[in-house]
Amino acid sequence: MGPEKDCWYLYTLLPLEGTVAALEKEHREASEVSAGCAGCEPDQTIEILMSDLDPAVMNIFTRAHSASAHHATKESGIDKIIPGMVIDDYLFDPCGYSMNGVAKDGCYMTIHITPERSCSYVSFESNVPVSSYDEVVARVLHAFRPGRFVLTVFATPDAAGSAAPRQLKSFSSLCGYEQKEAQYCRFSGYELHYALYAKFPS
Ligand SMILES: C[S@@+](CC[C@H](N)C(=O)[O-])C[C@H]1O[C@@H](n2cnc3c(N)ncnc32)[C@H](O)[C@@H]1O
Repeated sequence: MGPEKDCWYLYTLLPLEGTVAALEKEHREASEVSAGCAGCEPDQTIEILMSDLDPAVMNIFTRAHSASAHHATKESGIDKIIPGMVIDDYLFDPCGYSMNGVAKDGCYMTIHITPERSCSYVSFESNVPVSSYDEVVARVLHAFRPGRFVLTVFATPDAAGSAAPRQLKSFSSLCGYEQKEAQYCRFSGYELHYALYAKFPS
């Protein structure tokens, strides 16, 4: 989905044997979306894939600046994005950062940071069961200040955030960013929204 430079690939798995039967099952499940997805757990996932990041923020994720992964987690505000998570973080040498966070209810957040200026990149992913992603998105953008980002949201019809893909679809701008591209699809009991945002010219 999306233009070539910022495209995002979705891979779905079909059972190996009987592609016709598998495709028919896929179509049946897709048509069950409006009536709910029998036998499926509520499920939702947000991904924010950021590039052209603020060099001052990226500097936090270097050993020259931060004495430990814990310091980088605190200084960047990563610990405040979804409060209450138990965080396992790692600061690479000389730079780079990865973290996984788990909450008591089992939901997760994971962030991976490539701070090198020539190819700066941060990925954020979580299945936190919120009804609106506005606050999470705002906190992530505030922490990392990307020049551009791809946002994807998956949700089943019975998930707390089932309206989130459509809410995001209707945004024309987000925290000082302009929506450059948006796509939406339904498949296998999920709704999926893809959008590409870039900073408004200053
Ligand atoms: C945090 S890792 C994650 C990469 C992964 N492809 C991702 O984004 O999910 C990438 C960053 O860690 C740095 N790094 C340092 N040592 C590394 C190592 N042994 N393995 C992987 N990345 C390392 C890289 O230079 C880069 O800045």
